Amino acid sequence: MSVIEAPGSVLILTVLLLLVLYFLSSRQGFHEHKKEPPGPRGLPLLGNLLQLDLHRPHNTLCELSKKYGSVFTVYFGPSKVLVLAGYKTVKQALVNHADEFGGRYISPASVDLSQQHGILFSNGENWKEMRRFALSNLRDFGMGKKTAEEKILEECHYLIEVFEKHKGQPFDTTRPMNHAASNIISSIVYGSRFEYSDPQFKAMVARANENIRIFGTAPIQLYNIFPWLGKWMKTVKLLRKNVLLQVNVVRDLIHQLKTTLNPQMCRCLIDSFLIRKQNDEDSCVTDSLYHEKNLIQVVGNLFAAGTDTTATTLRWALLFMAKYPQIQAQVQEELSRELGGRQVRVEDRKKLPYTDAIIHETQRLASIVPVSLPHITTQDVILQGFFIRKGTTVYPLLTSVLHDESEWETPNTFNPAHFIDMHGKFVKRDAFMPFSAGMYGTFISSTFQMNWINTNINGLHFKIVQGRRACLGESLARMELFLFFTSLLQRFRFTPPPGVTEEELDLTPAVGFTLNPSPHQLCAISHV
Ligand code: HEM
Repeated sequence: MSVIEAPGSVLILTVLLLLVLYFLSSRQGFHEHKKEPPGPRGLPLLGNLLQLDLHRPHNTLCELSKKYGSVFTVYFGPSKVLVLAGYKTVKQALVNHADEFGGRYISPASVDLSQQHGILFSNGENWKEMRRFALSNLRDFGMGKKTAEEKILEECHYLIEVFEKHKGQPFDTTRPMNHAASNIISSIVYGSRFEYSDPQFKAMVARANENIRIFGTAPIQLYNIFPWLGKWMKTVKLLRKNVLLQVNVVRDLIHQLKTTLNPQMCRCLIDSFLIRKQNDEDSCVTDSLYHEKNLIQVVGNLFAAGTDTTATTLRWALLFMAKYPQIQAQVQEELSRELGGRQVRVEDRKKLPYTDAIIHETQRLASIVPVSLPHITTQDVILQGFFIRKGTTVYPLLTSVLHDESEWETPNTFNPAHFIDMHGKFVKRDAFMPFSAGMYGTFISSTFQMNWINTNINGLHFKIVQGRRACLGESLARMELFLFFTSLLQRFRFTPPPGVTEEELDLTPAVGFTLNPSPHQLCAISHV
């Protein structure tokens, strides 16, 4: 058959040729005057896909960093991704070059999740305004304050009640822990907590967790690379179905608050948004960002980001306690020596250095957000002599920071001594970055002044600079981790189920965007 008789084949060949040329042109050889980061050679169209474990890309990326260094590129299909590995490099990029590395990469799956509204997956003025609004409301409604402490301590009672009901028999901690963590952010966002038995609440939490899990699976990674595959993919359909159901429930809950809204008495973040929206409408602001789509996504972002992360960290902490009973006994000894059975308070943290070290070590070793959320460069930038073009997707490999061999004495073992000095005092470590470049980074002033925040930790005032995209809920999360963990350990001893030894408790994380412990059960033996 002649070429003229087969115009379809010619078209396909031309497209392939153009793609190969495009792929080659984006590689080093075409920009000889500018040094681009190294990386493994990839195949046309597929890039390095065949080398990557798409279920656990962070593992492959950590391996590749051993060969290519701390700044390197990999190709997810035809898309180039810049990987930042190790403490010094991640800090240098996210803190010293906060503005250049401060954009959010918007993948096809994240468009399905939030259509570039809200905070997590938005950029520019929309992101700036929604982040500022959320931060100031989180503070007004409790973050870092007594009100949040009261809410968390009240929730501890409900959580303990659920644990008590199992009477020392093995159970899965996932649901109660998710419900408890979710109620903290819910009471800030909606103005009240939900009953654990409320079917709508249960479904909301389950859907948010399911979406976070599938966000990190291989089918979604493939969809992000080849979006046209989406219409045939079950996982993508499930993601979209969950989003739709979630949006409908949030819309209903907002509607209920609207019917009882009193501008003189602002009850929660949603009230505050609605009042601002009304003010903008009354003042005929035509380009207001305070519209329903942003409200739904801000609420959805905070609910999802504030639930899964905190609950997952607490579940790791309990699993570590069951696996290392001597360490658990030391925590309990410190708690009973310092508190003598009374209710724990936030200001007790400084009296409990060992307990504090355990929480930090849990976050370090579990490293639950291994590649952070992908960033994008907002302008051309030079990092460690490498030229990085504006619009490059960036993976800050947080797990490589939390397991950096040059920063941690025993990076891959649970070792509370990472956070305790020879006098038994708690020590901060610069490479502790589970929230991305946040409070614990070494802060170098950025021109981006909204990074300056005042905060109150254990009654002390700090003025700090955050990496531009650092976790917005860090101080709330830290308070939750401390109060939930200590309250549970004051009340219970955690053990493996009968017939399972401590050695048999598996520490391999399950697949997902955040790293959860693999399915397991624990016994909570009441010792009060
Ligand atoms: C142990 C608990 C938590 C961990 C480990 C964690 C970790 C993270 C990480 C790694 C990021 C990505 C930062 C980046 O892009 O570089 C992030 C972003 C974010 N987190 Fe958290 N987080 C936690 C709890 C929370 C809580 C309780 C909330 C809600 C109050 C929250 C709200 C957010 C939001 C809204 C963002 C997006 C920030 C932006 O794009 O500007 N997080 N978090």
